Amino acid sequence: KTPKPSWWKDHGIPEIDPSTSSSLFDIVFGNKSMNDRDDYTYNNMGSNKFCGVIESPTPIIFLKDLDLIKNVLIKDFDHFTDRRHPFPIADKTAVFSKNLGDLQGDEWKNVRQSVSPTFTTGKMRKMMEHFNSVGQEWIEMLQSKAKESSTGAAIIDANSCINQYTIEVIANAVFGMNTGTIQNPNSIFAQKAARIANMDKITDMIKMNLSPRYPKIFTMLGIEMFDKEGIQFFTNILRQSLEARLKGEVIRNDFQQLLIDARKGVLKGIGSDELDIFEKDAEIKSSSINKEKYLTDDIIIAQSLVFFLAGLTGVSNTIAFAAYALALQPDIQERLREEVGKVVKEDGSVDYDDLTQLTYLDMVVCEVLRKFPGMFRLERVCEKDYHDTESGLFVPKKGVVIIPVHSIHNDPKYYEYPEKFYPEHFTPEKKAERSPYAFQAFGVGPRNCIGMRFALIESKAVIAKLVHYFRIEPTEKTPSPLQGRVMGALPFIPADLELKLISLK
Ligand code: HEM
Repeated sequence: KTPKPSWWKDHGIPEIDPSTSSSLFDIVFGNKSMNDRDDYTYNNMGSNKFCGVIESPTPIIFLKDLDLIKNVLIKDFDHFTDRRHPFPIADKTAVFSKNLGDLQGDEWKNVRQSVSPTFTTGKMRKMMEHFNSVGQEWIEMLQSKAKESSTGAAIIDANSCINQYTIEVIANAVFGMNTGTIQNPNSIFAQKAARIANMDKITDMIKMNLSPRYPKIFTMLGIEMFDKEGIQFFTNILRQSLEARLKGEVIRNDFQQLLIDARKGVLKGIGSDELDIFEKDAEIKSSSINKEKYLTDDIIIAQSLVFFLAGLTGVSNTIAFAAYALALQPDIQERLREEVGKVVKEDGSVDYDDLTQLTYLDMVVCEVLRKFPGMFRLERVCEKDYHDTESGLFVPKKGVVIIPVHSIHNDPKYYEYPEKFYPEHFTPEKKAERSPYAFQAFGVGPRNCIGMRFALIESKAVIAKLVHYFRIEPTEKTPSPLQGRVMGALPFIPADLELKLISLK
């Protein structure tokens, strides 16, 4: 039952009603987005550190103050370990329902701690092999395309073209497989992956907007977010591959192998010098839990599947938005080209250490992720009644807390030109001055994005190669100024985004 509009006020908590800015109908059918509502709430709550909002049928606490956000996401994390289920998985016996994003409570904690050592810097350094070899094949395919065209330029559909790279990288990195997708964008593997990753139908929009609110209805009706047949296809491949590895028939440099090694307990955990600022604050430590017990075959397959899906959508979007932004701002592209020219080798490869030293590349990628973060809002569910005496915040057990990432990333208090694509927001000096909690593209705290290091290095490697080998330009059809689409809490590039690539080598 939906609480009445004054529910929060009646509980002594300041309340904003964002439905005056956009109706649920507008949001569900894509005329407006959750960002419009969140911005309305954020801008109308004045100096309040938090306020109450009703998102039928749930009363929600909306946080604005960065210190309070830090408390919820890190200091008092034990109250806020879970999210609502992000995507409906109607069949709770399905292997995929055991993925980290969906697991809750102690089960999540044990699996997360067991899986974390697969993402150390050392492991990411080894993954460079895939980014370099697949990246080079992709660049050569684009060069041939440009050569064959009468204008000497390749016109690409950004979504499908970048997916060719990310599908092949993630197939190598998770499944240990070459799928031939770069040469044949219509390979069976690519078709099945695209059916899962492409979420551009009106039904996807409705599912994304309504499923967090009405999970029981979705479960009752058996509605799933992802294409069931596709998920089954990849589950079967992963199971066969796991069996072969357990028999000792195959050993590969990929996540499935790392997860098997993690189960055996032979992986070194993340060293304290590798922890990022949020992890340091959270003091995440590898514990001596029984990994054998938690990393069962099904759990390994479910994590491989979620790494595969996250590797497809999140990374593709980041690379595509970067290419799009660079096409619209040739001055930024030129400066980046100059910087990457110093580290791309004759054979097109890039070293992990060189890549992580490139300051301007980092500024560009951070700015892409400020404007188009992994999720426009984060959420946590409160596991036990929570009181913050300093701010007066009270969240009851099972209460939902929202962190409005889009509004924070567009607050002029933190970013001087929020509307612009402006990498200068991320100079090392500005980064050092600003609260790190004003940038939440990968989430924050122990429940942040486990694949952050992988995603950043994969995106940087291919963006560096792209500007080294091509000048990226808009076509007549490329929308300007820079814009995206919002589905639920996720950003996507404009449908059918077209870009022109002019060979430089
Ligand atoms: C640029 C690409 C990516 C972005 C921007 C991104 C962003 C995010 C965000 C915002 C969250 C939620 C964090 C929170 O609630 O605090 C998340 C969760 C997650 N991400 Fe990513 N992600 C990306 C790529 C990846 C990749 C490549 C992988 C795996 C290889 C991955 C695996 C996951 C998993 C498993 C979770 C759930 C973690 C948990 O609940 O413990 N992501 N990601």
